[in-house]
Amino acid sequence: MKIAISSDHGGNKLRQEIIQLLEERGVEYEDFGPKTDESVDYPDYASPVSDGVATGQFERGILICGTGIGMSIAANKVKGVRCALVHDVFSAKATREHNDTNVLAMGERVIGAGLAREIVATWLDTDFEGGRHARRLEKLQKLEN
Ligand SMILES: O=C(CO)[C@H](O)[C@H](O)[C@H](O)COP(=O)(O)O
Repeated sequence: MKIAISSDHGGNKLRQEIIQLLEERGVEYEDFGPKTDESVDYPDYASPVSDGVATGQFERGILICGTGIGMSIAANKVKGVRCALVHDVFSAKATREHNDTNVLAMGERVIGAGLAREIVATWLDTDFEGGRHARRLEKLQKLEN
């Protein structure tokens, strides 16, 4: 699985933690920055990750800002992206099983690194359940078109 990851300045530290987790787990990834702590605009950094997932260059994406809200709004504007803003392990599992989310957003100002690592690990390890949920995804796709 190849992951695209980015943040804004509000998510820089947590992004480094999550990159460390990906490395520990041997997950292939591409880091879209930012490279400094200078203030940046989250849509600029959500864009390469969301586009990369939507075009199939990456299987999944991870986006981090202060709250995760701006990143999740931006990602969900890209056709083909199903992004969930997640701050608990239960939702991380459920959003893979039920929504087949391909992008995960989190807020560095909301949760600590330990919980964020658990969320990412759960989200990466959980499969989509299909069945009735597939029917609902088809309806989501219709909303996009
Ligand atoms: O988009 C957000 C809020 O929904 C993110 O948390 C941003 O990181 C935040 O808005 C950045 O705020 P700052 O005051 O410019 O650091």
